[in-house]
Amino acid sequence: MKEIKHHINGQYVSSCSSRLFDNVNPANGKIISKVHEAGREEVDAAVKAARAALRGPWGKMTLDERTSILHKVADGINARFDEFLEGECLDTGKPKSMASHIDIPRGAANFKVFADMIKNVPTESFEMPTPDGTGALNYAVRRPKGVIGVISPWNLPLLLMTWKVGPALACGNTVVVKPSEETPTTTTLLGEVMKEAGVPDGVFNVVHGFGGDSAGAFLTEHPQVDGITFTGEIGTGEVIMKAAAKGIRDISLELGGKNAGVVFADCDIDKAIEGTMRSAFANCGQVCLGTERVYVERSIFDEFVGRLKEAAEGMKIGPPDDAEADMGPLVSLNHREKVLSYYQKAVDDGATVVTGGGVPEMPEALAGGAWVQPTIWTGLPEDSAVITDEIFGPCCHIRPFDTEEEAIELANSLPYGLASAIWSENITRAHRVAGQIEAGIIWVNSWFLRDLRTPFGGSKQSGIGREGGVHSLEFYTEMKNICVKL
Ligand SMILES: NC(=O)C1=CN([C@@H]2O[C@H](COP(=O)(O)OP(=O)(O)OC[C@H]3O[C@@H](n4cnc5c(N)ncnc54)[C@H](O)[C@@H]3O)[C@@H](O)[C@H]2O)C=CC1
Ligand SMILES: O=C(O)/C=C/C=C(\O)C(=O)O
Repeated sequence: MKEIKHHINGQYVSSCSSRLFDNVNPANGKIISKVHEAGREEVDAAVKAARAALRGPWGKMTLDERTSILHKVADGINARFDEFLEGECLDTGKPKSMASHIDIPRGAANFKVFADMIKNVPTESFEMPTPDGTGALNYAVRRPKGVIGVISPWNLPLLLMTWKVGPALACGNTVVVKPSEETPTTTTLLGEVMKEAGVPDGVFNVVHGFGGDSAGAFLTEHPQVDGITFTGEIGTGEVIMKAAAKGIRDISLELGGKNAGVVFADCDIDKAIEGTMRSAFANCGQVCLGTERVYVERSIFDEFVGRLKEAAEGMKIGPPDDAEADMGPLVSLNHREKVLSYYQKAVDDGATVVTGGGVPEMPEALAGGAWVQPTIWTGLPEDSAVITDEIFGPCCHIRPFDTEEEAIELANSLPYGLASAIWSENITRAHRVAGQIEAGIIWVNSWFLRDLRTPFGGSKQSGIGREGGVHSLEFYTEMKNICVKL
């Protein structure tokens, strides 16, 4: 059986404790590999290696040298595209057709974009008068923050981990990454690519394990970690925030939400159906930007519900290698339990189940997988937990509205504010509504259309800080002002 080890100071190392956990293929329930679980000792070794590497060749490189290595990392991911694809799809069960268009290319792009960004972003300078008339010149420089702890989730493992590691390294930091216990493979493979690309030992370290009382907590509590970046559940974000308070360490949190889609009667309904389909069911609904609440103007409500039902029922559910598959399994049987508990809750709370609501029949070879049906409900009260909690499964609730004001009020009714999608051909209305919806990311007549230079993150309880473009640099660097008396 394949073993997945930590990557510390440029070497693959086992855990001292010899504690291993199973990495399970969610498409069939079979064990893919055994993963070494880090204790405090391995996490400490990784953090110390990262700290030492700040003062080694990495810290002395010119910007050109550093960024050209990051381009080689991107090229290295592309050169081993099929290995990354295989690893990602085995860990998550997602269709290869999806991962080959989104996950792996974005994994590579995340290095190139930030390598180019850091070379081109200016800093500020201010001339000032002084009483003696000679004046002074202020100018700002960026310096790496230091050792960055990266805690990444399982839904888009390579994409979201590199979304943090790319800018962290571009800015000259070193990292210790704790990938999700569900998806350890591609982060580990990246260690090889880093080495081949010429990233000095200790710059990119990987430790495996769980969250609380395991590698995740040991990393976030480590006093020599200078900043922590996390994507995942809100409750975990709160725990990490507390850990970061000790020693006043900086945090960047991209947390979940319960995103609203708002569909006006003047939309292009074909586009609205296609976009809502993707936003509710892509990646088996396991995207933090996904739409789980859909509000549709009453005059097109019945048509919209009927067409979304038809489209959902037309989706093919299948394993990664099935080129026709639109949707894979959930990430684990554990997660399926959570999702199914909401399917039950919806029925208990009086929902009309428009489609789905259970587990699909799968061929025997896949029967142990975490399969679940795409599900649509109507008729739930807005205070049902199905409407207020992030389910993170392939499901959405659709409710009619009568006025623009009502739609905005419904969209803003929860304490989360990550993303929203507005569907309307009246562009004045779309701008007006976009300006009033409380979310960090608003799409008009689209969903998951990503320009990596734009600010990305959530308002309210959906996060702290913004990633993307120059905004990532704000977290991964310390700005220093130098004031020179002339
Ligand atoms: N991208 C997103 O917004 C994601 C949201 N979620 C949400 O979270 C729910 C639960 O999924 P989980 O995998 O349990 O998410 P999670 O937030 O607990 O896990 C994400 C990462 O945090 C780590 N972690 C957990 N507890 C930690 C702690 N105390 N200290 C440091 N690291 C810790 C985990 O090991 C993993 O690497 C999902 O059902 C979904 O609603 C989950 C994954 C991604
Ligand atoms: O950076 C992106 O394009 C995608 C981000 C998606 C998430 O953050 C998520 O699903 O957690």
